[in-house]
Amino acid sequence: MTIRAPAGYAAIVTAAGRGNRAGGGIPKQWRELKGRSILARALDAFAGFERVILVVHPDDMARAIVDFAGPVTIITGGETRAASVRAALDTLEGSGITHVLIHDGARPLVSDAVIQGVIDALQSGAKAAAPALPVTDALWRGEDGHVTATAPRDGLFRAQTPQGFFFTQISTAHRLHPGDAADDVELALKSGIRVAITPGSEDNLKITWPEDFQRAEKLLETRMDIRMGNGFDVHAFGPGDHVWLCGIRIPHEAGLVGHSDADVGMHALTDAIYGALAEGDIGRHFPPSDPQWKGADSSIFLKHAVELASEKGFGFGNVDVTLICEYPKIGPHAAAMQARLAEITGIDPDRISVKATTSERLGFTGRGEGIASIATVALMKG
Ligand SMILES: Nc1ccn([C@@H]2O[C@H](COP(=O)(O)OP(=O)(O)OP(=O)(O)O)[C@@H](O)[C@H]2O)c(=O)n1
Ligand SMILES: C[C@](O)(CO)[C@H](O)COP(=O)(O)O
Repeated sequence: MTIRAPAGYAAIVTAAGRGNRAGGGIPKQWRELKGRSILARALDAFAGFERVILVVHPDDMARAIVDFAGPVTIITGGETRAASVRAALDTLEGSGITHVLIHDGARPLVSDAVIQGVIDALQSGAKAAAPALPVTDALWRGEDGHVTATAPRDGLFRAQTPQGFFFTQISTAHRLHPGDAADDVELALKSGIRVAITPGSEDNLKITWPEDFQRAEKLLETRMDIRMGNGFDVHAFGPGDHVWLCGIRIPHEAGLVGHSDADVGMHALTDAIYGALAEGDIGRHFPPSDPQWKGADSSIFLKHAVELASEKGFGFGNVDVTLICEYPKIGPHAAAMQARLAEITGIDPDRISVKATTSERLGFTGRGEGIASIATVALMKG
């Protein structure tokens, strides 16, 4: 579930670093964990915020616009993390934003609970709040590969993000202390702002070193969100000389009757996706009473359902569509239908199945009165 932040809350996601310690060619935030970029995963967590400012390196601007234009404001950052945050705060100046949560784009596994903890602390009167974990290991000083001293760990915490502030206070703190800082809490403290510590999480790791990618992927495996949906649709035969099935025009002795192009396969698939998302059905999104959908190409409906799934952070495991009719024969067209559905949805063809069955001449499909279709989809997030 995505957090719905209170009105007046903005999120800043910093992604203008070069990821030198992580190595590996492209900067770490653009690399993928199980098919979704680290940065996209970090941004997903803040989809329920009124404003989201994404700070990227000038060299990454084109890539950012392709991946994220629309829901987020994309700006270029500075030489240091603090300079990047400052640029984002400047962008929000005069926008009416009252609170801001500042998050590392390199922390892709931040949970709703961690974010909610920061929001709750601010809503309950804290001037600033940030997640952290108490240090549990013993601390040493070392030199030349040897321990030179021990250090007390009492009262020590490992800082995480998002770090939350009143907008005007953190903005002023950044202006008064223009140098670099490890994080925004450091600048808040310099300005005398009291910062509440909220619960952090071991999963909220910052991808820093090469081995962190594998660690994050392992964690993702344990938090996969899988949704199933089914869809069923029927259209009766009527006058005409062709039918549309899964986006393919098939010559036939009759047409299918419907408000749109009556593509019964695509309708079942679209409803399966809405079902998996608990988003009702086609009728809710495209009311049959609305004349603009008369004769409409059903790919409009399918594309909408796919976009909705993507907005909610879901990818497709697989889709399976079954057409039930005596005629027309589907077998000769099944491969074209699979290819067309892949083209419309952007799903790999090997994750799309289109098959058919007769009903052994029983019932309305058996009597040749119409065509029915059943579809199943599996959506995955994680
Ligand atoms: N000039 C900078 C430097 C860092 N960051 C962002 O701040 C976060 C935390 O920084 P860090 O993990 O240190 O990232 P890098 O600076 O990219 O890493 P490295 O020091 O290994 O190059 C990252 O999301 C990073 O992209 C930023 O927006 N602008
Ligand atoms: C902001 C931060 O992630 C909090 O833990 C951290 O300070 C960034 O540190 P780095 O030195 O840039 O890796």
